[in-house]
Amino acid sequence: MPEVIYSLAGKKVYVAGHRGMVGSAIVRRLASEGCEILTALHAEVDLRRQDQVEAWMGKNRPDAVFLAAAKVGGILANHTYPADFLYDNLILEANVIHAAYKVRVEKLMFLGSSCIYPKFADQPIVEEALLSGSLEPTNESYAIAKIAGLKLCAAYRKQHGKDFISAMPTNLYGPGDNFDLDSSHVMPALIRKAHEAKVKGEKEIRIWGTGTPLREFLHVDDCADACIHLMKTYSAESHVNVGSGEDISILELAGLVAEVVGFEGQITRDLTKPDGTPRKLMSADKLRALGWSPKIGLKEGIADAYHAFLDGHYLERSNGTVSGDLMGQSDISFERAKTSARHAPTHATVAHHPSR
Ligand SMILES: NC(=O)C1=CN([C@@H]2O[C@H](COP(=O)(O)OP(=O)(O)OC[C@H]3O[C@@H](n4cnc5c(N)ncnc54)[C@H](OP(=O)(O)O)[C@@H]3O)[C@@H](O)[C@H]2O)C=CC1
Ligand SMILES: C[C@H]1O[C@H](OP(=O)(O)OP(=O)(O)OC[C@H]2O[C@@H](n3cnc4c(=O)[nH]c(N)nc43)[C@H](O)[C@@H]2O)[C@@H](O)[C@@H](O)C1=O
Repeated sequence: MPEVIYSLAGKKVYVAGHRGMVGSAIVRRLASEGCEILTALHAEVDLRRQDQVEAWMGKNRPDAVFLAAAKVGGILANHTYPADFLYDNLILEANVIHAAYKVRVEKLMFLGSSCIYPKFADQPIVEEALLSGSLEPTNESYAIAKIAGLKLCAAYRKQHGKDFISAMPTNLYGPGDNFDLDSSHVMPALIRKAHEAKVKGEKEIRIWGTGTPLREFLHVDDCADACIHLMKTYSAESHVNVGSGEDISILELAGLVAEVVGFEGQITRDLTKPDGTPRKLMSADKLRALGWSPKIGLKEGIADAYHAFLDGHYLERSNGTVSGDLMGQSDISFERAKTSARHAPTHATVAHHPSR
Protein backbone atom coordinates (compact mmCIF):
# COMPACT_ATOMS: atom_id res chain seq x y z
CA MET A 1 0.00 0.00 0.00
CA PRO A 2 1.29 3.50 -0.77
CA GLU A 3 2.10 5.81 2.10
CA VAL A 4 -0.70 8.00 3.51
CA ILE A 5 0.51 11.54 2.96
CA TYR A 6 -2.72 13.29 3.95
CA SER A 7 -4.88 11.92 6.75
CA LEU A 8 -8.54 12.90 6.77
CA ALA A 9 -8.93 11.91 10.44
CA GLY A 10 -10.06 14.81 12.60
CA LYS A 11 -10.34 17.10 9.55
CA LYS A 12 -13.30 19.22 8.45
CA VAL A 13 -14.13 17.83 5.02
CA TYR A 14 -16.52 19.69 2.71
CA VAL A 15 -18.30 17.54 0.15
CA ALA A 16 -19.71 19.89 -2.50
CA GLY A 17 -22.59 18.16 -4.29
CA HIS A 18 -23.38 15.82 -1.37
CA ARG A 19 -26.90 15.11 -2.62
CA GLY A 20 -25.66 13.89 -6.00
CA MET A 21 -24.74 10.33 -6.94
CA VAL A 22 -20.99 10.79 -6.45
CA GLY A 23 -21.15 13.25 -3.55
CA SER A 24 -23.47 10.98 -1.56
CA ALA A 25 -21.16 8.00 -2.21
CA ILE A 26 -18.19 10.05 -0.99
CA VAL A 27 -20.15 10.96 2.16
CA ARG A 28 -20.90 7.25 2.77
CA ARG A 29 -17.26 6.32 2.24
CA LEU A 30 -15.94 9.14 4.45
CA ALA A 31 -17.91 7.79 7.41
CA SER A 32 -15.03 5.42 8.17
CA GLU A 33 -12.32 8.11 7.99
CA GLY A 34 -13.04 9.77 11.34
CA CYS A 35 -13.57 13.20 9.86
CA GLU A 36 -16.24 15.86 10.26
CA ILE A 37 -18.29 16.16 7.09
CA LEU A 38 -19.49 19.59 6.02
CA THR A 39 -22.27 20.03 3.48
CA ALA A 40 -24.42 22.84 2.14
CA LEU A 41 -27.72 22.51 0.32
CA HIS A 42 -27.94 23.90 -3.20
CA ALA A 43 -30.82 26.09 -1.96
CA GLU A 44 -28.54 27.61 0.71
CA VAL A 45 -25.38 28.01 -1.36
CA ASP A 46 -25.66 28.28 -5.12
CA LEU A 47 -22.10 27.46 -6.13
CA ARG A 48 -22.47 29.68 -9.22
CA ARG A 49 -22.66 32.65 -6.85
CA GLN A 50 -19.20 33.79 -5.77
CA ASP A 51 -20.56 35.84 -2.85
CA GLN A 52 -22.43 32.84 -1.44
CA VAL A 53 -19.49 30.47 -1.90
CA GLU A 54 -16.98 32.83 -0.29
CA ALA A 55 -19.31 33.63 2.63
CA TRP A 56 -19.95 29.93 3.31
CA MET A 57 -16.29 28.92 2.97
CA GLY A 58 -15.19 31.84 5.16
CA LYS A 59 -17.64 30.82 7.87
CA ASN A 60 -17.04 27.06 7.77
CA ARG A 61 -13.31 26.94 6.93
CA PRO A 62 -12.94 23.35 5.71
CA ASP A 63 -9.54 21.64 5.82
CA ALA A 64 -10.29 19.51 2.76
CA VAL A 65 -12.75 19.70 -0.14
CA PHE A 66 -14.20 17.14 -2.55
CA LEU A 67 -15.64 19.11 -5.48
CA ALA A 68 -18.37 16.71 -6.66
CA ALA A 69 -20.92 19.39 -7.54
CA ALA A 70 -21.51 19.99 -11.23
CA LYS A 71 -24.14 20.33 -13.89
CA VAL A 72 -24.24 16.69 -15.07
CA GLY A 73 -26.21 14.81 -17.71
CA GLY A 74 -26.17 12.24 -20.47
CA ILE A 75 -25.43 12.67 -24.14
CA LEU A 76 -28.73 14.34 -25.04
CA ALA A 77 -28.73 16.84 -22.16
CA ASN A 78 -25.13 17.80 -22.97
CA HIS A 79 -26.00 18.23 -26.64
CA THR A 80 -29.18 20.24 -25.97
CA TYR A 81 -27.92 22.62 -23.26
CA PRO A 82 -24.28 23.46 -24.12
CA ALA A 83 -24.47 26.95 -22.60
CA ASP A 84 -25.67 25.62 -19.24
CA PHE A 85 -23.05 22.88 -19.19
CA LEU A 86 -20.25 25.32 -19.98
CA TYR A 87 -21.36 28.31 -17.90
CA ASP A 88 -22.55 26.48 -14.77
CA ASN A 89 -19.53 24.23 -14.59
CA LEU A 90 -16.93 26.90 -15.35
CA ILE A 91 -18.25 29.35 -12.80
CA LEU A 92 -19.03 26.79 -10.11
CA GLU A 93 -15.58 25.21 -10.17
CA ALA A 94 -13.82 28.59 -10.38
CA ASN A 95 -15.75 29.83 -7.34
CA VAL A 96 -15.06 26.76 -5.21
CA ILE A 97 -11.39 26.39 -6.18
CA HIS A 98 -10.62 30.10 -5.69
CA ALA A 99 -12.49 30.24 -2.36
CA ALA A 100 -10.62 27.12 -1.21
CA TYR A 101 -7.36 28.93 -1.97
CA LYS A 102 -8.52 32.04 -0.12
CA VAL A 103 -9.52 30.22 3.09
CA ARG A 104 -6.34 28.09 2.99
CA VAL A 105 -7.92 24.70 2.36
CA GLU A 106 -5.12 22.14 2.76
CA LYS A 107 -6.27 19.70 0.09
CA LEU A 108 -8.90 19.74 -2.64
CA MET A 109 -10.02 17.13 -5.16
CA PHE A 110 -11.69 18.26 -8.38
CA LEU A 111 -13.79 15.69 -10.23
CA GLY A 112 -13.68 15.86 -14.00
CA SER A 113 -14.77 13.25 -16.54
CA SER A 114 -13.40 10.96 -19.24
CA CYS A 115 -14.99 13.26 -21.85
CA ILE A 116 -11.99 15.61 -21.47
CA TYR A 117 -10.05 13.43 -23.92
CA PRO A 118 -10.03 13.76 -27.72
CA LYS A 119 -12.82 11.95 -29.55
CA PHE A 120 -10.36 9.71 -31.38
CA ALA A 121 -7.70 9.29 -28.69
CA ASP A 122 -5.63 6.08 -28.79
CA GLN A 123 -7.12 3.42 -26.52
CA PRO A 124 -6.76 2.83 -23.66
CA ILE A 125 -6.51 6.59 -23.07
CA VAL A 126 -3.51 7.66 -21.02
CA GLU A 127 -3.57 10.86 -18.96
CA GLU A 128 -1.04 12.45 -21.35
CA ALA A 129 -3.60 12.32 -24.21
CA LEU A 130 -5.23 15.48 -22.82
CA LEU A 131 -5.43 18.33 -25.39
CA SER A 132 -3.91 16.21 -28.15
CA GLY A 133 -6.94 16.37 -30.49
CA SER A 134 -10.50 17.59 -31.10
CA LEU A 135 -13.27 16.85 -28.61
CA GLU A 136 -16.53 14.96 -29.16
CA PRO A 137 -19.08 17.62 -30.27
CA THR A 138 -22.01 16.30 -28.17
CA ASN A 139 -20.18 17.13 -24.95
CA GLU A 140 -17.59 19.70 -25.98
CA SER A 141 -18.95 22.39 -23.63
CA TYR A 142 -18.87 20.13 -20.60
CA ALA A 143 -15.42 18.83 -21.54
CA ILE A 144 -14.00 22.33 -21.90
CA ALA A 145 -15.35 23.28 -18.47
CA LYS A 146 -13.80 20.14 -16.96
CA ILE A 147 -10.46 20.78 -18.66
CA ALA A 148 -10.55 24.32 -17.24
CA GLY A 149 -11.20 22.88 -13.77
CA LEU A 150 -8.24 20.53 -13.81
CA LYS A 151 -6.00 23.24 -15.24
CA LEU A 152 -7.17 25.61 -12.50
CA CYS A 153 -6.10 23.09 -9.85
CA ALA A 154 -2.73 22.69 -11.57
CA ALA A 155 -2.33 26.48 -11.78
CA TYR A 156 -3.04 27.04 -8.07
CA ARG A 157 -0.47 24.32 -7.32
CA LYS A 158 2.14 26.00 -9.56
CA GLN A 159 1.53 29.59 -8.53
CA HIS A 160 0.43 29.20 -4.91
CA GLY A 161 1.76 25.77 -3.87
CA LYS A 162 -1.75 24.47 -3.17
CA ASP A 163 -2.29 20.71 -2.89
CA PHE A 164 -5.24 20.64 -5.31
CA ILE A 165 -5.60 17.39 -7.28
CA SER A 166 -7.91 16.17 -10.06
CA ALA A 167 -9.53 12.79 -10.70
CA MET A 168 -11.16 11.89 -14.04
CA PRO A 169 -13.83 9.23 -13.53
CA THR A 170 -15.24 7.14 -16.35
CA ASN A 171 -19.02 6.66 -16.85
CA LEU A 172 -20.44 6.03 -13.38
CA TYR A 173 -23.64 4.41 -12.14
CA GLY A 174 -25.23 3.25 -8.90
CA PRO A 175 -27.47 4.41 -6.06
CA GLY A 176 -28.51 8.05 -6.31
CA ASP A 177 -28.35 8.10 -10.12
CA ASN A 178 -30.61 10.22 -12.29
CA PHE A 179 -33.27 8.00 -13.89
CA ASP A 180 -34.98 10.72 -15.94
CA LEU A 181 -34.99 9.37 -19.49
CA ASP A 182 -34.27 12.71 -21.19
CA SER A 183 -31.36 13.83 -19.05
CA SER A 184 -29.82 10.61 -17.70
CA HIS A 185 -26.78 8.63 -18.74
CA VAL A 186 -27.18 5.30 -20.50
CA MET A 187 -27.02 2.90 -17.52
CA PRO A 188 -29.92 4.34 -15.49
CA ALA A 189 -31.90 4.79 -18.72
CA LEU A 190 -31.48 1.11 -19.62
CA ILE A 191 -32.38 -0.04 -16.10
CA ARG A 192 -35.55 2.01 -16.13
CA LYS A 193 -36.53 1.06 -19.68
CA ALA A 194 -35.98 -2.67 -19.04
CA HIS A 195 -37.85 -2.61 -15.73
CA GLU A 196 -40.85 -0.70 -17.05
CA ALA A 197 -41.07 -2.89 -20.17
CA LYS A 198 -40.91 -6.01 -17.99
CA VAL A 199 -43.71 -5.00 -15.66
CA LYS A 200 -45.90 -3.67 -18.47
CA GLY A 201 -45.33 -6.84 -20.50
CA GLU A 202 -43.92 -4.86 -23.43
CA LYS A 203 -42.03 -6.73 -26.14
CA GLU A 204 -39.17 -4.29 -26.81
CA ILE A 205 -36.96 -1.61 -25.38
CA ARG A 206 -35.37 0.99 -27.63
CA ILE A 207 -31.79 2.09 -27.14
CA TRP A 208 -30.37 5.31 -28.59
CA GLY A 209 -27.99 5.22 -31.54
CA THR A 210 -26.40 2.21 -33.19
CA GLY A 211 -25.45 0.36 -29.99
CA THR A 212 -21.87 0.03 -31.27
CA PRO A 213 -20.17 2.70 -29.09
CA LEU A 214 -17.99 1.26 -26.36
CA ARG A 215 -18.12 2.61 -22.83
CA GLU A 216 -16.29 1.86 -19.59
CA PHE A 217 -18.42 1.71 -16.43
CA LEU A 218 -17.53 2.02 -12.76
CA HIS A 219 -19.85 1.62 -9.76
CA VAL A 220 -20.07 4.87 -7.82
CA ASP A 221 -18.97 3.23 -4.54
CA ASP A 222 -15.75 2.14 -6.25
CA CYS A 223 -15.34 5.70 -7.56
CA ALA A 224 -15.79 7.15 -4.06
CA ASP A 225 -13.27 4.67 -2.65
CA ALA A 226 -10.75 5.63 -5.35
CA CYS A 227 -11.27 9.34 -4.64
CA ILE A 228 -10.56 8.89 -0.94
CA HIS A 229 -7.55 6.72 -1.73
CA LEU A 230 -6.15 9.45 -4.01
CA MET A 231 -6.92 12.19 -1.51
CA LYS A 232 -4.84 10.34 1.08
CA THR A 233 -1.98 9.14 -1.12
CA TYR A 234 -1.62 11.38 -4.20
CA SER A 235 -0.18 14.86 -4.57
CA ALA A 236 0.86 16.03 -8.04
CA GLU A 237 -0.12 18.41 -10.81
CA SER A 238 -1.32 15.83 -13.33
CA HIS A 239 -4.81 14.32 -13.13
CA VAL A 240 -5.54 10.61 -12.57
CA ASN A 241 -7.97 8.42 -14.55
CA VAL A 242 -10.51 6.59 -12.37
CA GLY A 243 -12.01 3.62 -14.19
CA SER A 244 -12.50 -0.12 -14.28
CA GLY A 245 -10.09 -0.73 -17.17
CA GLU A 246 -12.73 -2.64 -19.17
CA ASP A 247 -15.32 -1.56 -21.71
CA ILE A 248 -18.46 -2.99 -23.28
CA SER A 249 -20.63 -2.05 -26.28
CA ILE A 250 -23.93 -0.32 -25.57
CA LEU A 251 -25.81 -3.20 -27.22
CA GLU A 252 -24.05 -5.74 -25.01
CA LEU A 253 -24.72 -3.56 -21.99
CA ALA A 254 -28.43 -3.46 -22.86
CA GLY A 255 -28.40 -7.26 -22.98
CA LEU A 256 -26.71 -7.47 -19.59
CA VAL A 257 -29.14 -5.00 -18.01
CA ALA A 258 -32.08 -6.92 -19.51
CA GLU A 259 -30.70 -10.13 -18.01
CA VAL A 260 -30.25 -8.58 -14.56
CA VAL A 261 -33.68 -6.94 -14.60
CA GLY A 262 -35.40 -10.00 -16.07
CA PHE A 263 -36.65 -8.39 -19.30
CA GLU A 264 -36.87 -10.99 -22.06
CA GLY A 265 -38.04 -8.95 -25.06
CA GLN A 266 -36.24 -7.41 -28.04
CA ILE A 267 -33.69 -4.62 -28.01
CA THR A 268 -34.24 -2.19 -30.90
CA ARG A 269 -32.36 0.96 -31.93
CA ASP A 270 -33.40 4.61 -32.33
CA LEU A 271 -31.02 5.82 -35.03
CA THR A 272 -32.22 9.43 -34.72
CA LYS A 273 -30.26 9.69 -31.46
CA PRO A 274 -26.49 10.38 -31.37
CA ASP A 275 -23.79 7.78 -30.70
CA GLY A 276 -21.24 10.23 -29.35
CA THR A 277 -17.65 9.11 -28.88
CA PRO A 278 -17.07 5.71 -30.54
CA ARG A 279 -14.90 4.46 -27.68
CA LYS A 280 -13.50 5.89 -24.44
CA LEU A 281 -11.64 3.32 -22.44
CA MET A 282 -9.21 4.99 -20.09
CA SER A 283 -5.90 3.51 -19.08
CA ALA A 284 -6.09 2.29 -15.48
CA ASP A 285 -2.31 1.93 -15.17
CA LYS A 286 -1.61 5.06 -13.16
CA LEU A 287 -4.32 4.38 -10.57
CA ARG A 288 -3.30 0.71 -10.29
CA ALA A 289 0.30 1.79 -9.74
CA LEU A 290 -0.97 4.03 -6.95
CA GLY A 291 -2.33 0.92 -5.23
CA TRP A 292 -6.04 1.01 -6.09
CA SER A 293 -8.26 -1.30 -8.12
CA PRO A 294 -12.05 -1.70 -8.35
CA LYS A 295 -13.96 -4.23 -6.28
CA ILE A 296 -17.44 -4.26 -7.79
CA GLY A 297 -17.94 -6.28 -11.01
CA LEU A 298 -20.26 -4.95 -13.71
CA LYS A 299 -23.07 -7.50 -13.30
CA GLU A 300 -23.03 -7.20 -9.51
CA GLY A 301 -22.96 -3.42 -9.83
CA ILE A 302 -25.94 -3.38 -12.20
CA ALA A 303 -27.90 -5.56 -9.76
CA ASP A 304 -27.04 -3.11 -6.99
CA ALA A 305 -28.11 -0.12 -9.10
CA TYR A 306 -31.35 -1.92 -9.96
CA HIS A 307 -32.03 -2.48 -6.26
CA ALA A 308 -31.43 1.19 -5.62
CA PHE A 309 -33.87 2.05 -8.41
CA LEU A 310 -36.47 -0.27 -6.91
CA ASP A 311 -35.83 1.18 -3.47
CA GLY A 312 -36.96 4.47 -4.93
CA HIS A 313 -33.70 6.41 -4.74
CA TYR A 314 -34.56 7.98 -8.06
CA LEU A 315 -37.79 9.47 -6.76
CA GLU A 316 -35.85 12.02 -4.74
CA ARG A 317 -34.08 13.18 -7.87
CA SER A 318 -36.96 13.32 -10.29
CA ASN A 319 -38.41 16.79 -9.54
CA GLY A 320 -41.77 15.40 -10.52
CA THR A 321 -40.68 14.51 -14.04
CA VAL A 322 -40.81 10.78 -13.37
CA SER A 323 -44.05 8.97 -12.61
CA GLY A 324 -42.78 7.41 -9.41
CA ASP A 325 -44.75 4.25 -10.07
CA LEU A 326 -42.20 1.56 -9.41
CA MET A 327 -44.47 -1.25 -10.54
CA GLY A 328 -43.42 -4.73 -9.54
CA GLN A 329 -41.42 -3.75 -6.45
CA SER A 330 -41.69 -7.24 -4.99
CA ASP A 331 -40.27 -8.93 -8.07
CA ILE A 332 -36.64 -8.81 -7.01
CA SER A 333 -34.51 -11.88 -7.51
CA PHE A 334 -31.25 -10.59 -6.06
CA GLU A 335 -29.76 -10.97 -2.66
CA ARG A 336 -30.26 -7.61 -0.91
CA ALA A 337 -28.29 -7.89 2.29
CA LYS A 338 -24.92 -7.85 0.59
CA THR A 339 -25.54 -4.72 -1.44
CA SER A 340 -27.25 -2.72 1.27
CA ALA A 341 -24.39 -3.49 3.68
CA ARG A 342 -22.03 -1.73 1.28
CA HIS A 343 -24.11 1.42 1.43
CA ALA A 344 -24.25 1.58 5.20
CA PRO A 345 -21.69 3.80 6.94
CA THR A 346 -19.32 1.68 9.00
CA HIS A 347 -18.27 4.34 11.48
CA ALA A 348 -20.34 7.01 13.14
CA THR A 349 -17.91 9.88 13.60
CA VAL A 350 -19.72 12.16 11.17
CA ALA A 351 -20.62 15.40 12.91
CA HIS A 352 -23.13 16.49 10.33
CA HIS A 353 -24.72 13.63 8.46
CA PRO A 354 -26.53 15.29 5.59
CA SER A 355 -30.08 14.48 4.76
CA ARG A 356 -30.95 13.96 1.13
N1 LIG B 1 -22.35 10.52 -13.38
C1 LIG B 1 -21.31 10.17 -14.14
O1 LIG B 1 -21.38 9.21 -14.94
C2 LIG B 1 -20.02 10.89 -13.99
C3 LIG B 1 -19.82 11.95 -13.13
N2 LIG B 1 -18.61 12.59 -13.06
C4 LIG B 1 -18.39 13.75 -12.21
O2 LIG B 1 -18.74 13.50 -10.87
C5 LIG B 1 -19.27 14.68 -10.27
C6 LIG B 1 -20.61 14.38 -9.67
O3 LIG B 1 -21.47 13.84 -10.65
P1 LIG B 1 -22.86 13.14 -10.25
O4 LIG B 1 -22.87 12.86 -8.80
O5 LIG B 1 -23.09 12.07 -11.23
O6 LIG B 1 -23.89 14.31 -10.57
P2 LIG B 1 -25.26 14.61 -9.85
O7 LIG B 1 -26.07 15.40 -10.81
O8 LIG B 1 -25.82 13.37 -9.28
O9 LIG B 1 -24.84 15.55 -8.63
C7 LIG B 1 -24.39 16.85 -8.83
C8 LIG B 1 -24.51 17.62 -7.55
O10 LIG B 1 -24.09 18.96 -7.78
C9 LIG B 1 -25.01 19.84 -7.16
N3 LIG B 1 -25.04 21.11 -7.86
C10 LIG B 1 -25.14 21.30 -9.20
N4 LIG B 1 -25.13 22.61 -9.48
C11 LIG B 1 -25.03 23.25 -8.28
C12 LIG B 1 -24.98 24.62 -7.90
N5 LIG B 1 -25.04 25.61 -8.81
N6 LIG B 1 -24.89 24.91 -6.59
C13 LIG B 1 -24.86 23.92 -5.67
N7 LIG B 1 -24.86 22.63 -5.95
C14 LIG B 1 -24.98 22.29 -7.25
C15 LIG B 1 -26.35 19.12 -7.25
O11 LIG B 1 -27.19 19.63 -6.24
P3 LIG B 1 -28.80 19.48 -6.38
O12 LIG B 1 -29.06 18.06 -6.75
O13 LIG B 1 -29.30 19.86 -5.04
O14 LIG B 1 -29.15 20.43 -7.46
C16 LIG B 1 -25.92 17.69 -6.98
O15 LIG B 1 -25.85 17.46 -5.60
C17 LIG B 1 -19.31 15.74 -11.37
O16 LIG B 1 -18.20 16.56 -11.29
C18 LIG B 1 -19.25 14.92 -12.64
O17 LIG B 1 -18.63 15.63 -13.67
C19 LIG B 1 -17.55 12.18 -13.83
C20 LIG B 1 -17.68 11.15 -14.69
C21 LIG B 1 -18.91 10.43 -14.87
C1 LIG C 1 -20.05 10.43 -18.48
C2 LIG C 1 -20.17 11.06 -19.83
O1 LIG C 1 -21.50 11.00 -20.29
C3 LIG C 1 -21.79 11.63 -21.53
O2 LIG C 1 -21.25 10.91 -22.58
P1 LIG C 1 -21.76 9.51 -23.06
O3 LIG C 1 -20.88 8.46 -22.51
O4 LIG C 1 -21.87 9.53 -24.53
O5 LIG C 1 -23.19 9.47 -22.36
P2 LIG C 1 -24.43 8.55 -22.21
O6 LIG C 1 -24.27 7.68 -21.02
O7 LIG C 1 -25.63 9.44 -22.20
O8 LIG C 1 -24.50 7.64 -23.54
C4 LIG C 1 -23.59 6.61 -23.79
C5 LIG C 1 -23.99 5.88 -25.05
O9 LIG C 1 -25.19 5.16 -24.80
C6 LIG C 1 -26.14 5.40 -25.84
N1 LIG C 1 -27.49 5.18 -25.34
C7 LIG C 1 -28.28 4.14 -25.73
N2 LIG C 1 -29.47 4.24 -25.15
C8 LIG C 1 -29.44 5.34 -24.34
C9 LIG C 1 -30.39 5.92 -23.49
O10 LIG C 1 -31.54 5.47 -23.37
N3 LIG C 1 -29.99 7.03 -22.81
C10 LIG C 1 -28.72 7.55 -22.92
N4 LIG C 1 -28.39 8.64 -22.19
N5 LIG C 1 -27.81 7.01 -23.78
C11 LIG C 1 -28.16 5.91 -24.46
C12 LIG C 1 -25.82 6.81 -26.28
O11 LIG C 1 -26.35 7.09 -27.56
C13 LIG C 1 -24.29 6.79 -26.25
O12 LIG C 1 -23.80 6.18 -27.42
C14 LIG C 1 -21.21 12.98 -21.72
O13 LIG C 1 -22.22 13.80 -22.23
C15 LIG C 1 -20.48 13.48 -20.57
O14 LIG C 1 -21.39 14.02 -19.67
C16 LIG C 1 -19.68 12.46 -19.84
O15 LIG C 1 -18.67 12.77 -19.29
